[in-house]
Amino acid sequence: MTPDQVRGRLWAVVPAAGRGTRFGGEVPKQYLAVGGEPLIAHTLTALCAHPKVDGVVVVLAEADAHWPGWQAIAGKPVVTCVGGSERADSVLAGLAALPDSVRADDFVLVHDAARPNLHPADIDRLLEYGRNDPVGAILAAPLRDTLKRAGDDGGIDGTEPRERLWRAFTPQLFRRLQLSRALEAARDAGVAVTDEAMAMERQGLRPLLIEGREDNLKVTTAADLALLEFLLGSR
Ligand SMILES: Nc1ccn([C@@H]2O[C@H](COP(=O)(O)OP(=O)(O)OP(=O)(O)O)[C@@H](O)[C@H]2O)c(=O)n1
Ligand SMILES: C[C@](O)(CO)[C@H](O)COP(=O)(O)O
Repeated sequence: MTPDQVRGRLWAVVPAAGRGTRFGGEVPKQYLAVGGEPLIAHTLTALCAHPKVDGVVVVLAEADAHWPGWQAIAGKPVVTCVGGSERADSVLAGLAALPDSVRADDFVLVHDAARPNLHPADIDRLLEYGRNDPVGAILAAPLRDTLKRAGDDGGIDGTEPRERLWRAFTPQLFRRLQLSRALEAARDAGVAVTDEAMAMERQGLRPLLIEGREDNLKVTTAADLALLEFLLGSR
């Protein structure tokens, strides 16, 4: 199925081209079995099962031998493309691989493959507020712990003020062309952006923070897997 053979205007781009170096192991973390299926299957199902999502572009590593080859999930088309060395490069590739039905000023959801515990109510809230914003929005949660600055010797160098500090999650919701241009500008400036909102902020824009569930876990290290299994098992 080529991108032009599919229709719909709210698509998701799912960066899934990472190697999972912090997690370790031979199998990239997005393909580890959780609840009897690959971690990425939970992520893609969470997106594709949402009635407002029309399809997903999954961004894979070059020659990804783990990808099961899905062409549809929950009745929604799944298109793949190859990502890049950094997450931002992969997101750019995913934006370019969207079908022509997704217009330049249409919103696109960008969601980490490594965040499978995504709830529909969070997608609802992000879309409700983000699509009415001139820039876009991200799911996030306010910091609830005290922040310490670590010294080289393992001791505390100081305490950081945490008022008005939030943890950024995904999905992040931005317009296709505006996001592509912001990511390209960051790349061309040699600036490594860690999320889509950072690229937009560099353009002087102020995306909305939409408070989402604290359990929107990004699986990063092996310790996260047990928590994910608990979270998915309790849904
Ligand atoms: N070049 C990259 C790097 C990351 N990702 C994706 O971006 C998401 C968040 O990245 P992260 O959790 O850092 O995954 P990895 O890069 O695989 O982890 P690590 O940094 O430990 O290698 C993941 O779904 C990952 O697959 C990607 O598509 N392309
Ligand atoms: C995009 C992100 O999930 C927002 O918190 C995060 O920046 C990804 O970071 P990573 O180091 O690429 O996992």
